[in-house]
Amino acid sequence: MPSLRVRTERAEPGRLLQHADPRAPLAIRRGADGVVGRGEAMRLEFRGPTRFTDAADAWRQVARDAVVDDAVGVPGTGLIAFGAFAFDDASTATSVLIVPKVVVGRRGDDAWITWIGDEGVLHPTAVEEVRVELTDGAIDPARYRAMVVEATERIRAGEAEKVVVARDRVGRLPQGGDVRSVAVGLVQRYPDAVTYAVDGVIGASPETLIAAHRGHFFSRVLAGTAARGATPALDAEIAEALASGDKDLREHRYAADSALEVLLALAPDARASEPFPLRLPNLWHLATDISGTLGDRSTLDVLALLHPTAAVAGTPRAASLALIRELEGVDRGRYAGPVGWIDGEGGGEWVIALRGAEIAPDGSIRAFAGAGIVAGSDADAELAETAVKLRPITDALADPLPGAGPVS
Ligand SMILES: C=C(O[C@@H]1C=C(C(=O)O)C=C[C@H]1O)C(=O)O
Repeated sequence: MPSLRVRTERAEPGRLLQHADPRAPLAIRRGADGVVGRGEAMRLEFRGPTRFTDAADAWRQVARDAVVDDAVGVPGTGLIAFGAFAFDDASTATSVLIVPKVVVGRRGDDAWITWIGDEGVLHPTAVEEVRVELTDGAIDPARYRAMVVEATERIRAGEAEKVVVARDRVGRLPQGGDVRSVAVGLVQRYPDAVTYAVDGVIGASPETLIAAHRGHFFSRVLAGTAARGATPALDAEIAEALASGDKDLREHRYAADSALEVLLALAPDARASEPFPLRLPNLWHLATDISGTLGDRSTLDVLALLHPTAAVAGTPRAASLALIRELEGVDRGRYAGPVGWIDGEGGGEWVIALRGAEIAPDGSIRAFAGAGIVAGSDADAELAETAVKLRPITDALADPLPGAGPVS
């Protein structure tokens, strides 16, 4: 592989998403911060059960060979790749690491441009609005309801303790449609979530699988969900009920334990918070934050062990994955897989590809949303929960730029 020449300079790139390719934007954003890439200086593809460790090995070599001149030195500067990984070992979807030709970024008061290979000129272009309506996919609401009933019966029969089943909605991007408008719609509506756009995978995730810098890591596990209340009093009551409800706490505990077990084996000092209610614009989640010291381990090696947590698969892991394959009967692709960026030291930020969709090169769109099923789950409530989880991507596709503010 040819070695990459990388140069980061301090610069004010303006609106980050205007620098992305309208057809194939690369972006990981949280509010005004984040990294946005354009072009492909290098593209690495992986498949199957060894996709994470293969990617970790390949990336170590790319990073070792790269010649990097980084005048800024904050997370996201220097050599980085954007990545998106398939959910299931058996998926036909490719997992990718993409090094763009140019990256623009912002983190607090720092802003920069990174050139990979030849230095060129930036050519920002205004984001054009596309509007797409989604319709029922392979798993329509009636089938999803039946799937939840079946899942609870299989749990009662002892096949698993928790299984996360999902349904899909589909649509089509008009020819030449500007995918960046969807990202702008998500950044504006969900400034506290991570808006991601990598190789057609796009959404706004509230769930950080692993973020690491200089050996320190942070992980946020979400499981247990309730829609927001219409009045402040009702909303507070809902949060309170979520944080003390037996079913949601059980459902949450499976997910938090699955992540903590893996992270403790890698980082003996890993510490977990107590579960707390996390407020999002459209819903409440139960959240557990985990942090600790990882040493110089690559985040891709961590993903190899951490993915899939019981927040998106279930407990026990193997039994829940078998049930998901059987009950859903469709390839999840990169839905619920890790999406994010990695730097030359293996640090970076990976979230779970939730609250989003995949846009294929032919323009076909498939959005997924799921819910964790445990003993005692109610099919109508779980169906309603998936509808709330589909809202971010549904709204961003239907009406991407409602009063486009300055954060694009
Ligand atoms: C599976 C999804 O979300 C996951 C499942 C949750 C739950 O069951 O309560 C909550 C957050 C996510 O970990 C999704 O958004 O599609």
